[in-house]
Amino acid sequence: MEIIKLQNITKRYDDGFVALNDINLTIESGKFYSLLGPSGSGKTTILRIIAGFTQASSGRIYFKGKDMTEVDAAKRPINTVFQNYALFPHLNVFENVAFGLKIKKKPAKEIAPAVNEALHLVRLDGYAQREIAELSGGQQQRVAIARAIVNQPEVLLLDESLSALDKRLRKEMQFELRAIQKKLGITFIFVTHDQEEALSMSDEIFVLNDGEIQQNGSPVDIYDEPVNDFVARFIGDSNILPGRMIRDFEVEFANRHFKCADAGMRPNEKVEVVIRPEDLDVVAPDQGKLVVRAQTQLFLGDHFEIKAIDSDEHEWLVHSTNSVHLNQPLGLFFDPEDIHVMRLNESQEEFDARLEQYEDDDDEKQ
Ligand SMILES: Nc1ncnc2c1ncn2[C@@H]1O[C@H](COP(=O)(O)OP(=O)(O)OP(=O)(O)O)[C@@H](O)[C@H]1O
Repeated sequence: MEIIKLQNITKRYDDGFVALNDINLTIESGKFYSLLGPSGSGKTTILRIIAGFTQASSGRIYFKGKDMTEVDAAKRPINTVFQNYALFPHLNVFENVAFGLKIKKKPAKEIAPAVNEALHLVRLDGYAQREIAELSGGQQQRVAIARAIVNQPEVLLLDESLSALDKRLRKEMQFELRAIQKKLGITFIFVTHDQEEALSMSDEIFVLNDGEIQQNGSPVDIYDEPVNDFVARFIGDSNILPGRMIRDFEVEFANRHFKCADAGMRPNEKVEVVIRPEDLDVVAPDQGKLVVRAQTQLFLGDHFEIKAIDSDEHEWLVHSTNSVHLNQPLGLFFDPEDIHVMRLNESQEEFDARLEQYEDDDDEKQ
């Protein structure tokens, strides 16, 4: 069921800077969403507009079909967990979590069980009387989450809320957040610039760059079928090569023809081809679809990262569980499904077509 809808949202700040350009997105209830993009891409601005802390310059925002563009932040059925947690240092854990309910003038006999239940959910039973300064970063993070969920919001917004934690704690909290979301069944919208985090936690991801949504879909869709260079590069390491679609299910790159799983493009259409490093298998040179020579290899704990070049000096990134001999020929093998074909954007294609025409004309003149 649709719960939030942003329609043609544009945000121009006072200095004229356009932070969001015509954003359209739909959020369904009960799912875990991530807004993923580099610093400055507009993630926080979207979150603040949903929360009601920032007004859009144009466009509308709907909650369950009702226009809430002009509704005050406090009246929206939404809570936010900020990056710095914004806990009250002079109040203990219990008082921090109870704060929202006290403001709403709930009776004390309702507040205590609600707070205890929220603390139980974030595994902080027994911490109610602790001072905030006596808690670790991860525990403070949990208090911030308890303080938000105690209000029973229909939507919880989380702004880079794990970024202050060390790697191990962060992984643990990722797992817990996902578990809490599943248990409560409320909608989470999570802002992060960390690809791995978004891929491992989300039902659906919106990838942002320069104030525009580049792609949205499930983690698998986005990882396997990036729609453009930006997404392919931003989501994990990739080999990206210029290519040409020969016909349906056949593509040319690295001066050879390969079977692929893509269709529906024009014959000879220029494309870009993406192959993920972990989809390349290292085999004997005579068994490979390509032959390369490894230049460097780095052991990264669970795999080797190998940089190799082909006969055109094109660099290939390969992840392999086995080490290889440097400067010796190696075969690379991949399946047709491992080749992901991306269309070039129109302007690039038109430019290339014009360039080709120009070169043809030039050839004819000579
Ligand atoms: N009040 C403001 N006035 C002018 N520009 C602003 C204002 N707030 C944000 N911006 C600009 O809008 C752009 C988007 O900012 P936003 O905070 O939404 O990005 P973000 O993707 O959340 O980045 P980060 O990951 O660094 O927090 C940035 O270029 C930022 O400098």
